[in-house]
Amino acid sequence: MQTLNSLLAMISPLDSEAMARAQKHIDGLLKPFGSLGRLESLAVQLAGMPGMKNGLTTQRKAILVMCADHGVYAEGVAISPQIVTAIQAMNMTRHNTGVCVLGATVGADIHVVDVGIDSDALPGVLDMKVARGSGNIAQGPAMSREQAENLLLATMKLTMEKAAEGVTLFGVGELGMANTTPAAAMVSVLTDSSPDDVVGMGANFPAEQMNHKIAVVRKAIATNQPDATDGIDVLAKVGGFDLVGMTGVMLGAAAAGLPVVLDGFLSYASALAACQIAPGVRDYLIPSHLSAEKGAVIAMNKLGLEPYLQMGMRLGEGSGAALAMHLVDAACAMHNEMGSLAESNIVLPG
Ligand SMILES: Cc1cc2ncn([C@H]3O[C@H](COP(=O)(O)O)[C@@H](O)[C@H]3O)c2cc1C
Ligand SMILES: O=C(O)c1cccnc1
Repeated sequence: MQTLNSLLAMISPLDSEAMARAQKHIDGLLKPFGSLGRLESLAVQLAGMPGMKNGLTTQRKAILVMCADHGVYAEGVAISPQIVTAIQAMNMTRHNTGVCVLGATVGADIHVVDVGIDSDALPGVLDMKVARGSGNIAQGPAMSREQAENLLLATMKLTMEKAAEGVTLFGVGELGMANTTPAAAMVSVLTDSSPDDVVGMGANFPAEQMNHKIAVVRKAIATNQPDATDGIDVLAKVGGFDLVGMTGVMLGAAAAGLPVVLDGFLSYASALAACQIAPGVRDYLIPSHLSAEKGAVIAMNKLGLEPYLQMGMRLGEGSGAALAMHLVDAACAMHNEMGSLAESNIVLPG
């Protein structure tokens, strides 16, 4: 039987010999050494992944959008009506949302997953609903540890099934009104930072009410006392179903030996938890853009990742992952299609 631990044990380190070969190949391409900068290191990272051992490819891309509601919405920490989670999840099936439109530019399939929307099952949306919304973290845990573990396992399996069907590049996305509040709580705990430095405007929460949002995050942490050394505990106590789902996608992609492109602030919270649960996952993460949310830099620094893009974006849904997939395509094209110095009889010093 597949357990969470048995799947986590499948995450292997990158193949350093394959990476050295890729670097040598790139050094021999028709350009000055190192002149394609981080496109080169991205290609080398990809080359180290077991799922790329037969060649770098982004032939099939999938963005998994984890959708859920949050009990903490009741504390007045978001200005958008809560029903927008369900409405926007349905819009995803009509392909007119930000992530759908940007995903189409890079040929990514968008999979919309209901892991806890406060609604009946929605047509066209994959039903993995744990409950109709998580618990209010200002008053108690978001969910039980068992719920968190089961959802991590289910979303890991979903991701690995997609890999078995031929997906070679994953992206994470989320949708859930008020979810920047639990994400801020997670980032505060997992980076040992003050909520003052991490709580941000989310989807346009008014600056003059920010102290209230900060106080709710403080209360959530004080009430639940999450253990910062235990990523599952942090997810269960101050996270949410969408945030657990994104963590599961990251862990599942890594277990399948394949890259997974991060999105914005919510994905950073999930990535911090993923790295706490299985540190080896980090090698499979590809940062996309630097979210404009306040705690973004703190989270990225803790992850030790440098975003490729800085666009002032703060939409979520997987929109930033979709955009950065163009860079992964570019890195593969560079590696696979450029001519070599040797073919042109060019000898460079150094
Ligand atoms: C129409 C609409 C579409 C969205 N798509 C993503 N979000 C983003 O905003 C929400 C988080 O912000 P907060 O914590 O302030 O509620 C999440 O659903 C996130 O995905 C949206 C928000 C709205 C209003
Ligand atoms: O960084 C993000 O992706 C983000 C920020 C605010 C609200 N929704 C998403």
